[in-house]
Amino acid sequence: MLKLKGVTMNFGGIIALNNVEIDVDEGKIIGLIGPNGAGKTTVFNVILGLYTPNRGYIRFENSDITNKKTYQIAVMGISRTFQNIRLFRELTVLDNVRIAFHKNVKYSLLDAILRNKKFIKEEEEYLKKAEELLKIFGLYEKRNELAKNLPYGEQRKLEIVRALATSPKLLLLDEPAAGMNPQETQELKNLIKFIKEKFNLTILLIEHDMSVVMDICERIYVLDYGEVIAEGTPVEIKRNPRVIKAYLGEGDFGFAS
Ligand SMILES: Nc1ncnc2c1ncn2[C@@H]1O[C@H](COP(=O)(O)OP(=O)(O)OP(=O)(O)O)[C@@H](O)[C@H]1O
Repeated sequence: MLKLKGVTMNFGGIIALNNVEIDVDEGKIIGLIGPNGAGKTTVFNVILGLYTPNRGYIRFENSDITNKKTYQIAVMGISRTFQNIRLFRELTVLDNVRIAFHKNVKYSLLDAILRNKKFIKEEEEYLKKAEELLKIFGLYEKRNELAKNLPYGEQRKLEIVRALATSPKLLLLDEPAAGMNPQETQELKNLIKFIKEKFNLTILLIEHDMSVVMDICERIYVLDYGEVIAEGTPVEIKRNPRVIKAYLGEGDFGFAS
């Protein structure tokens, strides 16, 4: 479904990605791990068209998306969440989701100004879909609260809801468990598996919490200094000497378990 081939990305003298090759098969949850500064977020940014790689190419389904713009890539069906939560903090939970739907609007500006039938019908549809998503994520009761007042774990969930509003085929999650307590993390694991099935998603996941990666990912890519140093199942990755070495000095990444 997604293929990165020979992707190299330089920032001035820094080689953030060096000849990166990643294959994401449809319907899978794939993990992307690596020590700090390894290049994980840069992988997301080249996929999403925020950066154009210096070398290599990226294919999504049957299209070359290497030089496509971010909005074109979104329309093709790739959506993301951010490492640093990006919500409209002063808006309600519900409005945060409704706004996310507006990337898909079919009515014209004139329809909106006139508030005609087409506009009202479409807005009603978005409201219904937004409410459905909030129910799935257990956030419906909080729909009228301001986003900034949600506990951290729920703000992260709301980010995922917003990313789903565009009906993506491929969802890129950037550290979804960051800042979550163990109970929230456990819920998140179940939720990611659930939405993958429910919405027919393929998921590429950056995560530092090894329990999340090892429990829900079917395959894992390990980046170190911008290079893919290993690829395999969770069990293979846990045992891989290069991976263990790369993580030495990085503190407790749960590899002992
Ligand atoms: N826009 C940029 N300009 C210059 N250097 C950058 C830029 N983006 C990333 N880098 C550099 O590229 C390297 C990879 O960074 P990246 O953020 O992709 O790592 P990461 O694996 O996501 O790290 P972390 O786990 O800390 O989020 C780092 O050396 C970083 O400083």
